[in-house]
Amino acid sequence: MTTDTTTRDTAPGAAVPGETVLDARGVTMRFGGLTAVRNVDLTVNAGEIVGLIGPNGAGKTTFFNCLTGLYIPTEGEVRYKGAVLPPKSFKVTAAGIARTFQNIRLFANMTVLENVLVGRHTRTKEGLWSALLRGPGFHRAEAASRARAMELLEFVGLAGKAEHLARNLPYGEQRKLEIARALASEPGLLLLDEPTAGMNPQETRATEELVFAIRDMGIAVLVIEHDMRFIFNLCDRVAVLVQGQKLVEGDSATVQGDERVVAAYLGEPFENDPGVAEVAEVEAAEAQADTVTDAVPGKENDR
Ligand SMILES: Nc1ncnc2c1ncn2[C@@H]1O[C@H](COP(=O)(O)OP(=O)(O)OP(=O)(O)O)[C@@H](O)[C@H]1O
Repeated sequence: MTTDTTTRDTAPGAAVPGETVLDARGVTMRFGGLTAVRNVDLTVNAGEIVGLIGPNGAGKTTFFNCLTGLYIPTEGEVRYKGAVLPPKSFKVTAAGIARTFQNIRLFANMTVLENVLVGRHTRTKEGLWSALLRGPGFHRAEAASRARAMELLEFVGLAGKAEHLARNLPYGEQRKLEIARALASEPGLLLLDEPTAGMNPQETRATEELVFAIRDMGIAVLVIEHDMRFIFNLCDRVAVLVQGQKLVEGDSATVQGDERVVAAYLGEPFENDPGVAEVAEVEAAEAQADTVTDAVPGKENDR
């Protein structure tokens, strides 16, 4: 089965050419004493595929979570098409940002088609009464939803498996199904968290084609990935996160040629190490905690 990513119409949620789709400013996310993301700015424009890379633990997924309402950033602001995002993930999806997850999150015991239909719930206008009464409006909406879901399954190459249980799909196809489900919410921006994790080279190549086809439908894409070949083939721009901070941003050639990026991936020290400030902050917090503990009789052995 091949992915039908040839000619595509513009997606319903497509952005206007030239429009800034995502504008994240000064995003910081702290978990107690740990600053996982520090003052990160990132924009994604209509028609762009932007990559977000960085070593393990750099803060990439945390940043995604801040963009999708899963986390409320400690500081900073995220705008989608000019409007500040609501602090709830379902509202963010309704606004036009869809995502996939690092670990596949399908409904394993539902069919492939049902999984995509679930992804359409933010676009279904029929209310509770209409659903309960199952009037003509409900049936029309349901038929339209199924037709769109089948179109999306065809787009990712899974139409022939619409009635299969999701759990019976091979791994690569489960990832495709996640993408189809995300597209079902008719986004203007799609966030992909490690879409090729666990894939063989052929599946990775097919995913590359799929992402280009999604971009060609007018949906901007922001992608986290550890496969550098995939990222540098695919992306118009790449941002590098190291220890929560954006180290470099530019086109593939600029990023690949940057010594600090090479050093960060090889684990060598580099100039203006973004971890220095954090280490100092943590040491200061620990010193303060020691002072407080030492001042409280009987607390010496609690640590
Ligand atoms: N909910 C949380 N509570 C506390 N710490 C967290 C939480 N989520 C992430 N972290 C920490 O924040 C840092 C960044 O983690 P994150 O998962 O965002 O990195 P990543 O770049 O996506 O890593 P990977 O490439 O391994 O997926 C890590 O030190 C992680 O342990």
